Amino acid sequence: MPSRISDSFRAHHSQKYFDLNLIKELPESHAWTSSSDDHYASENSRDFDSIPVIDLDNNNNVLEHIGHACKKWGAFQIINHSIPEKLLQAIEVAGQSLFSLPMQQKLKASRSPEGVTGYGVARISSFFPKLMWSEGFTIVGSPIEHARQLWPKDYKKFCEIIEEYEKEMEKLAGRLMWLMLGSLGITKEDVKWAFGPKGGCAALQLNSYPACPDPGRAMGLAAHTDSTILTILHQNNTSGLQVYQEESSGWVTVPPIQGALVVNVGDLLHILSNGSYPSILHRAIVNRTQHRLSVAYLYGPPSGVRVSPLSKLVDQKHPPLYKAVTWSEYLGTKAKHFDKALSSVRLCVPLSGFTDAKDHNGVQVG
Ligand SMILES: C=C1C[C@]23C[C@@]1(O)CC[C@H]2[C@@]12CCC[C@@](C)(C(=O)O1)[C@H]2[C@@H]3C(=O)O
Ligand SMILES: O=C(O)CCC(=O)C(=O)O
Ligand SMILES: [Fe+2]
Repeated sequence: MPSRISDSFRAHHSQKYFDLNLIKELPESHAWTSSSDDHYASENSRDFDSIPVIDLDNNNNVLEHIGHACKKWGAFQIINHSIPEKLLQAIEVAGQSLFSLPMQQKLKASRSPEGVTGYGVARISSFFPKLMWSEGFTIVGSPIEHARQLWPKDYKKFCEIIEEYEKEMEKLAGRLMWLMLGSLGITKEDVKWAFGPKGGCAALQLNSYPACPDPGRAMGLAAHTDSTILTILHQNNTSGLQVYQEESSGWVTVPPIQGALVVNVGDLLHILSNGSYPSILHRAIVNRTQHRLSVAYLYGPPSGVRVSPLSKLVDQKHPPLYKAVTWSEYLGTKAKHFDKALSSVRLCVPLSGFTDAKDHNGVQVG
């Protein structure tokens, strides 16, 4: 079993790189149909309703709002989160400057077949027959090695912005974790591992979605859940993120709101909450005219710490539904089983009475 997040995701097959910015007609390799993805054909975006927007400065019932958002949607947007607007703009500029480099330059910082960090296609690509209309760059800790390959003489500014962003996001992610757990009645005394010397682990994922000649048949990033406790996503002013709403079996657009950040419930919070807060299935679609950029801060527990359903949420009527796993073990499971990863760490299928834990493999518990 891998021991660090950097050991966990291995490429399944070698990859031919397309420069999506130059392609004028959608190649067959990128043309999705309903059989390319089970969720592709689901009823399309209902834009009259979307995930809640929560003001972190407004102490009035904030825990209640967060609890409701996590249960009903598995995602919400936050405003007044204390990340300076200037930093959000700076990370967008940093992402733009990376993705607008010539392809042969970006390939110098390619993610290796055994690695996690660097430039490449979505790593979940190997689970789909078609390629996605996106490119990504993954950072864990300092980006200096890859930044030097991209800009041999001029890498410092990029590194400074990334490190500042990671520092601010770590604080916000810790605060959000306690708010989300707090809404379940969990206090800091109940989660000893969170106070280790190293704090949580994290990865930063920059995603680029070039304008697409045939957006109706393309897919930016296929439907997935994140293997995190929570993810904080910044999207530029172009929409594309959609979340799957179980209740109405449809995709719901998450509209970009200037200065707001999107928070997703990940699989490890699903496990910690014993299924009370199901991880959110989401995807990114593309459009004909605008380039889209997103930055995901993927936050998990400290390395080596096993997470399992919190004992306060477990009793005779609510037995633990999931095995204890470290983040890197779970990432290894995800790399192997993808959307069946949660069910593969399920402990038992209860005889009756549990209707709230979904495993994203089409089976509702109960
Ligand atoms: C820590 C991680 C989560 C992630 C795999 C990774 O090692 C680094 C990239 C992450 C990401 C971002 C895009 C969607 C996703 C499913 C993927 O393929 O790479 C997630 C992974 C995850 O949450 O499982
Ligand atoms: O680009 C987006 O809106 C989604 C990105 C995402 O889901 C991810 O990086 O995990
Ligand atoms: Fe995601």
